[in-house]
Amino acid sequence: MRATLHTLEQTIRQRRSADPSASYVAKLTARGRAKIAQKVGEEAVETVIAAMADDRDGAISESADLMFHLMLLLADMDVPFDAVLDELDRREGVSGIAEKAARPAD
Ligand SMILES: N=c1c2ncn([C@@H]3O[C@H](COP(=O)(O)OP(=O)(O)OP(=O)(O)O)[C@@H](O)[C@H]3O)c2ncn1[C@@H]1O[C@H](COP(=O)(O)O)[C@@H](O)[C@H]1O
Repeated sequence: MRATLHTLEQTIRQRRSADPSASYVAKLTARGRAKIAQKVGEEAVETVIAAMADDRDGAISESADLMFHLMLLLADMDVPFDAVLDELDRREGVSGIAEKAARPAD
């Protein structure tokens, strides 16, 4: 799984400075972080809509759009995707219920 995401991350980093008329990555990057973040939100909503319609193919396609745009946003912040994967690895085996119960009270 990391290989696919690493390849995409490298492609995104290379394409950020490409000609915006020939590259979606360059075009969206040129529109700024707020626009990239907006696209992440839109793709997340479209993923939810597909899931609620029990549209399996749609959920796969929208999830790919969501992952792609999230990676674009992280690249814009110069956050390596490995940092996200490392955080997930760190959480491996830690129950979400137990983790939440161990949080300090507000
Ligand atoms: N994985 C993707 C990928 N997934 C989705 N998209 C594009 O993301 C866009 C999202 O579609 P929308 O209809 O939501 O977007 P839109 O209509 O352009 O947006 P709005 O103006 O309506 O906000 C479409 O243009 C899709 O083609 C992607 N574009 C590129 N990639 C990868 O990025 C690489 C570099 O792409 P370029 O930078 O275009 O060369 C490609 O080789 C792929 O590997």
